[in-house]
Amino acid sequence: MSVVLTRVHELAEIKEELAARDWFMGTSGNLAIKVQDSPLQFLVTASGKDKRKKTKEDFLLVDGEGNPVGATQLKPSAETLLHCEIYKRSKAGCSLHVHTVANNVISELYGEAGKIVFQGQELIKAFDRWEEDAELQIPIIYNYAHIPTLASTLGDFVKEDKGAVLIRNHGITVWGKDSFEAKKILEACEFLFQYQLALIQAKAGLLASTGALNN
Ligand SMILES: CSCCC(=O)C(=O)COP(=O)(O)O
Ligand SMILES: [Zn+2]
Repeated sequence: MSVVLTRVHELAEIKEELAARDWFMGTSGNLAIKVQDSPLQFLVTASGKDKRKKTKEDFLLVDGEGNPVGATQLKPSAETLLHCEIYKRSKAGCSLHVHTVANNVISELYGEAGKIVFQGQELIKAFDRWEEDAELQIPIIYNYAHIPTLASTLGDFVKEDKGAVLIRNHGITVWGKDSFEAKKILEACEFLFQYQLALIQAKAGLLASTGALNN
């Protein structure tokens, strides 16, 4: 099997798993997987499609500038430049972008601070951080409508071969050395976001009930 076909199957599998989680609401989200370096070529999801649907036209091959390689009717994801930035600045082999309610709410709650910090959470180990007091910082960037600006802003935070960046009131982009690692990081981030929201809610509930008891 050709490398392209192998990667198509790999990305299709990830797409199916993320669809099962309902992480592609309203046609949102885009996925990419590297096929080769020098010259850079990667597969990316076609723009504007319902990514929950499995079709023969889900992915297309693009170059380092995000332009289609070869003739195609398909349009690369509107956010292809973000994936370009990741592959240019790291050795990542796969990058994933999804919009979820949890990642959007977290990005808004912590948007002014420009980051959310986690410590003392087991799932930080998904980032290969094994120290007991490991601190995980996830940057939160402004959601520029101008995609080249959004891409270069994200690029400033691509400092390792795996990572995650939240785009305020938009979604999360993660990357890893391969599809397994990128998905692991995405799932770990979403777990941490859901945990943080549940914790805030539980604390508010506790405060309200103790307040009621004192009155
Ligand atoms: C309706 S979602 C708005 C665009 C977006 O943020 C996204 O993730 C999907 O865009 P694409 O061009 O990759 O379909
Ligand atoms: Zn998006």
